[in-house]
Amino acid sequence: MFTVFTSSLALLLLLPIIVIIYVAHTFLRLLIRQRLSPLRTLPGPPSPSIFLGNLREMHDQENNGLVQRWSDLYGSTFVYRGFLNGCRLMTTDPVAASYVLGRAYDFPKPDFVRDGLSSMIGGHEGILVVEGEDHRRQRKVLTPAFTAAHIRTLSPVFWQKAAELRSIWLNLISSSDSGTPVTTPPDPLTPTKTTGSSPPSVYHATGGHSSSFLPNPFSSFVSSKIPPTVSAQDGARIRKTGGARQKDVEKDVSVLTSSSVKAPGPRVDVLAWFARATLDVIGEAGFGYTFDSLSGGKESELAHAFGVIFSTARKFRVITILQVWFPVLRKFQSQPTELREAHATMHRIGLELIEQKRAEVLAEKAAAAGSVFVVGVGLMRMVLYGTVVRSNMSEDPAQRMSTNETLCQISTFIAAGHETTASALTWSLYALASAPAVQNKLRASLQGVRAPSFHSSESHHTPLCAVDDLSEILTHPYLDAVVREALRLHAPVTSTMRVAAHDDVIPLSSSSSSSSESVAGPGSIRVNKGDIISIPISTLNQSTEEWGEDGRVFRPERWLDDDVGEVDGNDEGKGSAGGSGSGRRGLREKRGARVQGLWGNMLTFLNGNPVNGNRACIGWRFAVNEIKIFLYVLVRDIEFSIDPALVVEKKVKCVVSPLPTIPYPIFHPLRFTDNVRTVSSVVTRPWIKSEPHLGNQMPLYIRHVSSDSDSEE
Ligand code: HEM
Repeated sequence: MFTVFTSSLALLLLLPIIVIIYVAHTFLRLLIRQRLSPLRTLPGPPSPSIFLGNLREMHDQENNGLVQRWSDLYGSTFVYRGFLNGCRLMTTDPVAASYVLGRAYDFPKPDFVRDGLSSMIGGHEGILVVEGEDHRRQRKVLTPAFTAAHIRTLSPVFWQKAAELRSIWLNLISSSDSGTPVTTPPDPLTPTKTTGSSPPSVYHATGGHSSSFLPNPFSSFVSSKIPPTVSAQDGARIRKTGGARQKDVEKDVSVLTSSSVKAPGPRVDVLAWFARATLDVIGEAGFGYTFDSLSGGKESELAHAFGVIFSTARKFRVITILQVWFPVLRKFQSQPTELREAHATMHRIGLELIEQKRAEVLAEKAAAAGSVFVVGVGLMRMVLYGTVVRSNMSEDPAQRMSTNETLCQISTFIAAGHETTASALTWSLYALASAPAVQNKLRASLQGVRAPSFHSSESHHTPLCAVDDLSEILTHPYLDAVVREALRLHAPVTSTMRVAAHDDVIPLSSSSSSSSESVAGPGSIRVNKGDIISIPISTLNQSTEEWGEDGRVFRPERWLDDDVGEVDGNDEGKGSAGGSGSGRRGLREKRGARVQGLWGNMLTFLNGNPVNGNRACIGWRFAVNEIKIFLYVLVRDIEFSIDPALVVEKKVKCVVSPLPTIPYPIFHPLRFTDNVRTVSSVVTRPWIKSEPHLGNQMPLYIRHVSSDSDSEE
């Protein structure tokens, strides 16, 4: 008894000493690292805080052009400061970026980034999170589900959901024309608990305060607490009664009042609608699961669980920063009960899906001894799901994924596959609404494309169309140019981060303006194991050095300028980096040539190298085809315009090319409507500076323009 007491006492006395030694050791390690870091001699911005370095100011970087300014001041490769002023490398040098991204296993994702992603996905075993050999195996297993041929078979699902959204919007237009109050179905992605009359959180809308240093890929759902459709009058009323915070904002953004301008049609939050549509698409196309979130008809348990997960934003807490250096603290991270329940629901439904598919695969095997797939749209569209479950059943260790891995892939693909495309579609419409001449030109040329023919299907409300009928849309040159340009200028994932797995020397382009001589000789940067490297995708995508003076201007024609190559709507995959630099050859030589991207010399989908680790977006064909079909279906019949009340009156300095050949007004897309702001935590979403209480949104006016498509369906 006495011995137990004394040993417990000894432990109690020892514990604080152990903690002090652990903390002191970590701090010492950090200080020594900094002292020895080869990065410390690189130029970079001054650090405003000893504890947080530049991290806090970086949280509004999308809106304040911080990285661009730093790059102008300190060259394309510089350091900024993290925790306790630790050096972090930032590079907009295309050669350095290609080197780091092309060696994914030498430059993995930092642990704290992986932790953030896995807490959203509900596990550490999905392809977005795993590293090394596990990643190589998973990527090999999953790649066949993303071939051009397989993705093409999904086109009817994209069409079906796009047509459903088009009908909803046309109904809204006719209801608004006839003066009928517009009603919207409840948003199944917004957890019921957080809806209701309480004012929505403005957490994400406050830009600089939405400071989660861990990625939160799903936070767009946090603030979609109001119905996605608000009338112009409502908008004006909300603006007038938005409370103290709102008034403060209005002081520095002078907006026109809506009442002084006749609205061309109803105002819809396209972001909220696209979030629903793309969730439905990935459910149906990936897993044969019906979320029904567009129609809002059936309450989907899984959609609700995702809503809870998405809405559990990881706010900035000191502990988040500390966890990077004191990994032991991660063990003490508690999850809210609601989040735990949501993960449990995801887990249970995932298991049910696996069991169901297993039974189908076994039945299939029995029926068609060895045949890969029973032909038919129903099963073909579940090729991803089939691939995942088949791998779970495989005897071959190189092909096998455990049940936990399988579950993680399901949530990974649902998450990665819809937030990104919802953001891309939203920004595409915003770009088109901001450039009416481009929108008209696109519409006119799409109206010339033969619409697909349809056949009815017992299992779907909307008739299905034949896959081949959609080929013309997927290879349409101007649509292709618009999508490329929108994805270049408004990359949904604006930056990425890597950590050096060992000491290395990163090459720089010959024209690099960084004074790296003191580090590893001219044209290269030395990094130590553990050094963090940030790659600002958007800054590279918009670089005037890479794209010319009008690099920040939405000008789809740039993709047609040197029209010497074929339009590669579907069959990329050639070249280095798993399809690098596909696109128009002449253009590639002229602009953006040094950036090795997976698609069209931009880093929107990143790049990778199958030998040294390919972490480029596996779903890029899925995304591009989905975006093209949605734009075709929507833009042909609906005109999109920006609420003039959102257009800023503030004069902004635009750096634009005085090219006389551009037939539409040039604008600076990030500053043109200073009132339209972005917030990014992995995926970038818009919010309106004068309407912070409405959270993430992209309000656009919609108007029906006649075409022959009504009669075709
Ligand atoms: C416009 C839409 C999309 C964009 C801009 C996009 C962008 C990206 C980017 C930048 C990455 C790399 C992240 C990093 O390593 O830091 C990535 C990875 C990934 N994406 Fe996408 N994505 C899109 C759509 C999709 C779709 C539709 C799917 C699935 C159906 C998907 C599935 C994935 C997966 C699984 C990964 C991880 C790949 C790996 O680590 O091997 N993405 N995506």
